Amino acid sequence: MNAYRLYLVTDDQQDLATLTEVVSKAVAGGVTMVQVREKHGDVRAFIERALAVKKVLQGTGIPLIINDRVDVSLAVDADGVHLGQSDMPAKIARQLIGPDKILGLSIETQEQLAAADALPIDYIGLSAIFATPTKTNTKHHWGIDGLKSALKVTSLPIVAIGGIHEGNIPELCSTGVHGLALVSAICSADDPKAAAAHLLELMG
Ligand SMILES: Cc1ncc(COP(=O)(O)OP(=O)(O)O)c(N)n1
Ligand SMILES: Cc1nc(C(=O)O)sc1CCOP(=O)(O)O
Ligand SMILES: [Mg+2]
Repeated sequence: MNAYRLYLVTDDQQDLATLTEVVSKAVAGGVTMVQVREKHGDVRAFIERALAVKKVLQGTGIPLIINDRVDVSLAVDADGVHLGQSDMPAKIARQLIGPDKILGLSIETQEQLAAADALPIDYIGLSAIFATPTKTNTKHHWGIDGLKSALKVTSLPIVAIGGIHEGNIPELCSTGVHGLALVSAICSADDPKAAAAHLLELMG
């Protein structure tokens, strides 16, 4: 199974009850990986929310990824961590989490892309494919053509992120991209289960 296929990134604006409800419904709809992303609270709140999501995922086989924080990933014994370019260097993170955990890295430039295959990472989050109101500090928008050329440069699996919705999924999937990561298309949907199932259907 390709765990990167439909990758849910949680919405840090949602309260704990909503967060667990959304993840539970998204799992029922077929998401294949879940990242807990917290950008505002303290580390205790991050751990509490990560543990709550871990409980929802228990027994599903769906990997739990923690955004930014290796310490939180270790604290909750998550399946992996997703690092940005200003987070802990990938080499150090790998030493801390061990060889069996999943390590993802955001790639924002051609230079970073060229260097990615030499890093001890499992996948690339190609940041950002399109502009999105969910994260407004993205540096570069790769677009479909940028995604196509990135897929030729690296042998690592690429997860596309940023501005992905039902309207652009067919074009994204036609590139052969390994996975799609989304926040609002699932977290802000009236019915996250139906939304996830519909997105998977569009992915073919
Ligand atoms: C799958 C995936 N790809 C990219 C990102 C973005 O990470 P980062 O650049 O560190 O930005 P923040 O999400 O931390 O604001 C991601 N989280 N997940
Ligand atoms: C968490 C995140 N990282 C991005 C990046 O480009 O690095 S874009 C993003 C948010 C994606 O939200 P939505 O699916 O609502 O567009
Ligand atoms: Mg980050």
